[in-house]
Parts: sequence; C-alpha cells; structure tokens
Amino acid sequence: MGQILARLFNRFGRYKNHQKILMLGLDGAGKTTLLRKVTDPSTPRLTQPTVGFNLESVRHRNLTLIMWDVGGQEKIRALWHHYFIKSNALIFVVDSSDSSRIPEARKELQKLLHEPELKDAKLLVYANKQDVQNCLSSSDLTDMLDLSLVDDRQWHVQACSANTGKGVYEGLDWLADALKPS
Ligand SMILES: Nc1nc2c(ncn2[C@@H]2O[C@H](COP(=O)(O)OP(=O)(O)OP(=O)(O)O)[C@@H](O)[C@H]2O)c(=O)[nH]1
Ligand SMILES: [Mg+2]
Repeated sequence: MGQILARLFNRFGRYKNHQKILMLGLDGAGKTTLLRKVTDPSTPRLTQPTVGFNLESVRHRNLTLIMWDVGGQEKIRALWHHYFIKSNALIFVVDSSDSSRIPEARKELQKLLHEPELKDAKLLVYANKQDVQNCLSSSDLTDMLDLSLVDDRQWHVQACSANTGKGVYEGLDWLADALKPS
C-alpha cells in the first residue's frame, strides 16, 4: 500500500509549487463535502463514507494543493499513517454540531500531533457544520481540543460550513500564508 501511495505522491509532486495537504478527522466530519466544495462547487452531491481516500489538486493563490481526503471511520484510522509522509499541512475537520464526539476528535488530533512524520505540518482545523443551529464556535473548539497547548507549529481554527461554503476559502487563505517560504 505504501508503494502505491508513494507512486501517486511522486506523480502529483511534478506540479510547480505543490504542497501536500492531508485531510483527516472523524467519520462524518465533512472532509469529502469540503473537498467537493473547492473542486466542484457547482454540483453539490451527497457523499458516501470514504473507504480509502480521495485525491484532488486545488489551485489556490499561487499554490497547487494536492489534497488527500482519507476516510475517518474508526476501523480504518489504523491506515492513516500510510498517508503521513511529506505532508506540508494537516487539515483536521471537526463536526461542530456534535459535541458528544469532540473528546474522540481531540484524542485523534492529539495523537496526530505527536507523530514524528507530521512534526513539520502546519495545522488547520475546520470547525465545520456552522450552518447547524447551536453548534460549537471556533473558540469553543479551540478549548475543547486543547489547541492552546500546541506550541510546536503554526495552527488555526477556521469556522466553516462545507454545505454553504462559508469560511472554507478563508481557511485556505490562512494555509497559503502559513505555507509561504519564510
Ligand atoms: N449541515 C451540514 N452538514 C454537512 C456539512 N458538511 C458535511 N455535512 C454532512 O455530513 C455528512 C458526512 O459528510 P462527509 O463529507 O461524507 O464526511 P467525511 O468526513 O468525508 O466522512 P468519512 O468519509 O466517513 O470520513 C454528510 O451527510 C454531509 O452532507 C456542513 O457543513 N453542514
Ligand atoms: Mg469522506
């Protein structure tokens, strides 16, 4: 599996100014819906739970973002590590309308932040599903995910709705700035 992914990675690696972006998060958080929103906004479609991954390239500012959207169901999270290599950024998507699953999301996110292969990856957390009434705000999520303890990388929490598109490009703007060579 690792070899197939490495071959795919090399193929996409030919793009100028490309950045590898890994999208993870619990099942149902809205990763695939977000990806569709930025790749094919005109045709909203119902998503199926992702078994495996979706791979798309997205032009944003002067960057080509090679976005790997990996399925988040519990039984396939053990495969996430195959996708870590050379990730420039981690996008972690959270369902802000489901407070009962935030402890599970925090556990998975904190595990990822301790992975040596992801130590240089910038972190963008999308507080998704903001169109749902009484959802958690981005500052609620910052607290509940223990993000204020993260001091070894640049991170940002962006409130968004993959359904309406609100906030999605603001998140990519932050990412493009964070990925600029210093
Ligand atoms: N209300 C609302 N629903 C959303 C939003 N984003 C996604 N959804 C819904 O949430 C459900 C799961 O979305 P997916 O994009 O398939 O979730 P996923 O993170 O890719 O899930 P896995 O592939 O299983 O890891 C679908 O019914 C989506 O329509 C949003 O911003 N608002
Ligand atoms: Mg999916």
